[in-house]
Amino acid sequence: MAKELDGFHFEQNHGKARVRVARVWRADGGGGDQSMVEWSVDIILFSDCINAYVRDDNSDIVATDTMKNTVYVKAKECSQQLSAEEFAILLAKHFTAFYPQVTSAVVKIVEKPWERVNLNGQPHEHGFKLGNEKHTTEAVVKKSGGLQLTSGIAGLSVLKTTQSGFEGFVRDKYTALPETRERMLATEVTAIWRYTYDSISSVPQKPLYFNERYLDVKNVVLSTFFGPPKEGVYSASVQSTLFQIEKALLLRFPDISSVRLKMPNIHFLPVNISTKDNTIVKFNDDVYLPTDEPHGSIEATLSRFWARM
Ligand SMILES: O=c1[nH]c(=O)c2[nH]c(=O)[nH]c2[nH]1
Repeated sequence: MAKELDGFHFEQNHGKARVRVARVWRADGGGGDQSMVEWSVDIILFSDCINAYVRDDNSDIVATDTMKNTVYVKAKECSQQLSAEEFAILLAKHFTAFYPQVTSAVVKIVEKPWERVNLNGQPHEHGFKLGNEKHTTEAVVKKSGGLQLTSGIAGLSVLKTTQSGFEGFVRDKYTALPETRERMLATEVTAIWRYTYDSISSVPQKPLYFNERYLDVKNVVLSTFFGPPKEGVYSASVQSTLFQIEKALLLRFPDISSVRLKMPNIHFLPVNISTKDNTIVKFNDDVYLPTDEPHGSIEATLSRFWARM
């Protein structure tokens, strides 16, 4: 929240970060399928509480400890399983509706990737194991009911052993990289997409709608990155593959208005070892040195004309 203060411009907000909560939903009577989520919740409130900064008067402050408690109260009240997006909206709406001085609230959630275990092809009723990539979301809610909603995937590590190359780039006296049509391609995808829903009342009411969307988006990312199982699809650069993913997402999902992708180029370097007299290992698209750093950093946002991330 911004204000003129003693001839200066002042902006402030406060909140609670990394409130961890797990919620279990048990079928009636406790038998049968049980489901669970584990969330790390960040809350930021924009509220009129200037007096706390300038007059040692805390009477307008919603304590961050109260924000933390609210996460547990609201989790308790959710008797049906819901998506991280729905919980973020519900919490943010609560803070703006319940406190007169709160004008807007931001709630971010990172969901831990607990997945139901399959044993001998059978889904376990109450057994979960930790997967890899994470479902993230951020809801910004105004007192008026105005909404900005984004969701994301973090840490989706993917690699293909062929169907990737990099040619025709700038060559100058600093350039050593050979051109190639055969290399490994590895990245850790971070995707953030914005939904078109601009008010709380316009959000789809279908249960777990956003979980379904998350899985659909992940599917489009994977199928565009890899191509069909047998022949795959050639990637001329990380940039080209990144753009194809973003375009596929906007063409497929009308309720997504923009997509940001980060796709670091995680290099697998050809191994060649030789002495001045003989060759010990000669690279033949077979032995690579995996690396974490340095890595290429490639990032882009694609938006519909009327929407900006
Ligand atoms: O797909 C790539 N994009 C680049 O911008 C780049 N730069 C580089 O050295 N290798 C690659 N690969």
